[in-house]
Parts: sequence; C-alpha cells; structure tokens
Amino acid sequence: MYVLTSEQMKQIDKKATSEIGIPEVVLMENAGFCVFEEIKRDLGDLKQKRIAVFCGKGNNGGDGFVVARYLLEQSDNVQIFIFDENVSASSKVFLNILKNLSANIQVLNEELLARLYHERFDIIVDGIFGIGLVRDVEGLYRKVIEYINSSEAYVYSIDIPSGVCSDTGQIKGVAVKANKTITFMYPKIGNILYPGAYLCGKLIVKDIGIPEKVVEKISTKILSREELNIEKLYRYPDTHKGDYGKVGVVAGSKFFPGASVLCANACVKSGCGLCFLFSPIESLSLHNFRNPEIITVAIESKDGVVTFEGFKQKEEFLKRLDVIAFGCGLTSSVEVEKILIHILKNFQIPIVIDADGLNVLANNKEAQTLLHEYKAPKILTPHYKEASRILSCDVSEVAKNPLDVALQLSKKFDCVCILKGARTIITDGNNIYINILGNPGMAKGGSGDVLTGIVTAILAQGYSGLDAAKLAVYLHSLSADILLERKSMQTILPSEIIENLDFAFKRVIEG
Ligand SMILES: NC(=O)C1=CN([C@@H]2O[C@H](COP(=O)(O)OP(=O)(O)OC[C@H]3O[C@@H](n4cnc5c(N)ncnc54)[C@H](OP(=O)(O)O)[C@@H]3O)[C@@H](O)[C@H]2O)[C@@H](O)CC1
Ligand SMILES: [K+]
Repeated sequence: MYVLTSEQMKQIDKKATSEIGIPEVVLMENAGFCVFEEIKRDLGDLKQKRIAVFCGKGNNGGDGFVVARYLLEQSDNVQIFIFDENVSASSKVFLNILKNLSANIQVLNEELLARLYHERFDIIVDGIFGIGLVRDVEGLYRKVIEYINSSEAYVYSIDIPSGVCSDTGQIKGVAVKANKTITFMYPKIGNILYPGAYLCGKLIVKDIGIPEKVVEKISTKILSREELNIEKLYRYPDTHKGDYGKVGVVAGSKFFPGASVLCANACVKSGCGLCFLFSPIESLSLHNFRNPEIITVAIESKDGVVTFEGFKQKEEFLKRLDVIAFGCGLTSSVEVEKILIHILKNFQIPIVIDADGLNVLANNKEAQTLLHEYKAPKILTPHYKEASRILSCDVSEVAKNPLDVALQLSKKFDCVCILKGARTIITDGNNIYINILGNPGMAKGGSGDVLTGIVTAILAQGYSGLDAAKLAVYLHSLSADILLERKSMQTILPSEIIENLDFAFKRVIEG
C-alpha cells in the first residue's frame, strides 16, 4: 500500500476535482460519512452519548461538520466547537447546513474552554487540523488539544491526529492522542511513522471515492507480504548447497563474540548454502560449541581484535565467496578500518556493512569514497545513532526525518540502506518501504546482528540488494511478532528470533 506525503494527497484530491470533476464537497461528504460510519459501528446506539466535535478552519473541519450532521440524527447531545466562523469554501457549505438544522455550534474562547473542563463527553471528534497543518500549534489551538488529551472521552481523529505533521509523524508543538484515526484513500507518512503512528491509535483507511486512475505511482510503500519477491526462495528438487550461496561473515572479537554467533547463526538459519565465519580465535572458541553448521576461519588477532595482517593471510579464501557481511562485534580499531578499506579497494563481492563497519565509514572519508565507487551490490544497516555518525548530524535529526536520512545514505553511497528503528526504512534511493511489523521486544542488543545475518544469507541466494533487504526486514520482524504470540516483550531474545525463523519463512512462503 502506498504511503503519501501531504503534497501527494493534495495532488490526488486536486486531480479528482479538476480533471475528473468530482466536486470537493462530495469528497468531504464521503470523508465525513466514513468517520460517522466507524463511530456508529464501534458504539451502536449513540442516543445517550455526549459528543463534542472540534472543527478547524480548513477542510479537516469541513469533514468534522459532516460527521456532526450524521451524529445529530443519532444523539441528543452533540456540541460543535469552532475556532472561527470564517472557514474554507467547502466547509462553509456544511457549516451552513448545521446552522439551518439549528445545531449547537459554539465559537471557542478561553472562557468556553474553561467551562469544558467541567463537562463530560463520551466521544470527541477531532477535526482541527489534517494534512494542511503548516506550523507549530499555539495559543487557543494548543489549549484545546491539551483539553482533548486531558478528557476521558474516546477520541476519533479525522485523517490524522491534529498537531501531527503528515509528512514526518513529528509533533508540531502539541498533538491529539486519538483512540482511532480514520484516514482517507491512503495512509499519510505521519500516520505510519512514530510518534504519529502511536498518536493515531488504531488506524483505519477508508475509500472516499477518488478514482484510482488519478493516482500516479508513489515511491513510498508499506512493506507487506505482497511486496516481497518470494519466488527465489523456491528450491528445485535437484539442487545442492552451491546453489544457495557461500557467505563470509567477518565479525566478532574477544569483547563481542556473541555478535558473530548471532550473525552467522542467522545466516545459516536463513538458507545460505555455506557460511564461513572469519573471526579472532578468542571469539571462535565460544562459537565452535554452538553452531556445527558454521565453518570457522580463525584470523590472527591482537588483544582479541582482528589484525590486518591476519586478515590478509585469509583474504584469498574470502574472495571466493559470494557475499560478505562485515562489522558485527569487530570493535572499532585502526586494524578494522584497514581491513574494510582493503576490501573496498580489492574485492568485487556483494557486501553488507553493519556495526563497526559503519563506524569505519563514519570515521574515514577514504572509506566513504571507496564505498561509493564499489561496484558490487552493497547494503548498509545503520540504526539511528550509526546513521547520525555517518552523516555528522545529531541523532535527533535522524529521528525527525528518517525517510530523508535513509535516502541520503542510499544516494551518498549508491547502496541499499536499511535504516533500523521502530519503523525500519528500506530504500535503494528511488523506492522506499516502511516496515510496520515488529515489536518493542526486539529493542535488545543482538537484534541488529541477526538482521545482518538474514539479509546476507538472502543476498547470497541470488536476490537484488533491495529485494534481499525487504525480505530480511520482513522475516526478522515477523519472527519476533510470532514469538510475541506466546512470549512477552521482555523475554524475547535475538537468538530466539533466529530459532523462530522456521515459522516466519513458512508464513512468508505459504501465506
Ligand atoms: N482536499 C480535498 O479534496 C479533501 C480533503 N479532505 C480533508 O481536508 C483536509 C485538508 O484540508 P486543508 O488543506 O484545508 O487543511 P487543514 O488540515 O484543514 O488545515 C488548514 C487550516 O488550518 C490552518 N492552520 C494550519 N496550521 C495551523 C496552525 N499551526 N495553527 C493554526 N492554524 C493552522 C490553516 O490556516 P492558515 O495557514 O491559512 O492561516 C488552514 O485554515 C484533509 O486532512 C482531509 O481531512 C477531505 O475532505 C477529502 C477531500
Ligand atoms: K484531525
């Protein structure tokens, strides 16, 4: 499903009205009716319900007037609160209808607001701002939103909770916390990214009668099963391990042996033909006991960390493999930096760079240039902090606009970027996918190493970088969601996410 910016939605609305000739008031009527239908479906008999509808000056408020008109037919207590009599042209039509119906319409001011704190509403409809919110919410608007959030009523937001930026999901000063949000045609980015996604409560997407033909291809989509390329996962009967790729995982140190265990174990559990783990001996000793499928290659180390000379002794072997995963648990050191630079200069193998590999990129401009020029497929898997280090910005900047950051990274290095977060973003610089699966039980050290292993193994099975990234992110979070069906967020472990890939693969393949 597409996810739209406010501008894209406005263009679609505009085409529907100017090219197809559907009057704006018809769309507004449909939008308002959809919201009413949802309320009616949830609550059934509304007769005794005390209902407040808050309407701003724009078309979001117009939708609110339509909802109010339908609610008036159902309940004896519907109060409509406006900020200004001077509303948009289409909204005016519906405001006038309400006036003709002698509806209870009150213009908000400080005094009225103070009185509202002594009233009790069962339902609040939020039609203050939609996709037309352009600046921070202040003054009376802010106070009304604070009032809504303090009330015990069940809150329905129209299109998007008022105060949430529809292009980023960020709060513009203050925002409504809704129980349910009814958005029209397609979700907006602010409905999907946090904190907007949280403030929406349950999100419902409703068709308001805009013909599909006015919708041009949108580059941002929700990552769903339909978007995955699962054909390549099919295994012909007459195959052998060489058909599924040989992976080299360069990972681990005396300090983080677990990272290499998780990464390599996720690799073998995600279907690659062979997995070789290149690690210092100190890291491998833990490893050998646990994962007999993994072929270990000891790299000479100093103080428990891989050395460049040690790597060079084994590099001919690594060069013969199909995909490299580089970075998990290596630690940050000059030697690690030298190794990555050497790989980027001398190898032509698809590469997945995570953790300490990303730190090399953050610290070393030469590595950045080399990565940009590296010809084989490349996938970066930063979390917000790693992305901020590479782009030399504050992590809060990444959180404010993760889509832009993922695009920037992808373009900077001509790579596929998996920007990991509560909503992981995947992009190849053109297409953007937002992952909505997964749960806070994944917010633990080691989850990222597991994802790196999965994506590397899938890349080795003949996938493009983008398709591998999509499939891996989906499987990783689906596995955690399946675990959550019988475990708690506190107890889910990254190693269990690997074990549970059995069921995630099965669900993805069999539907
Ligand atoms: N187009 C269509 O066909 C359809 C659209 N639909 C609906 O329309 C919604 C979009 O409507 P919209 O474009 O009128 O914008 P909307 O969100 O109501 O807000 C604009 C108003 O808010 C004001 N304002 C902004 N920021 C502010 C601030 N911080 N503090 C105070 N004021 C602020 C701004 O004032 P101004 O900047 O002009 O001073 C302007 O008056 C959309 O979300 C959906 O619900 C549906 O009916 C289906 C068909
Ligand atoms: K709203």
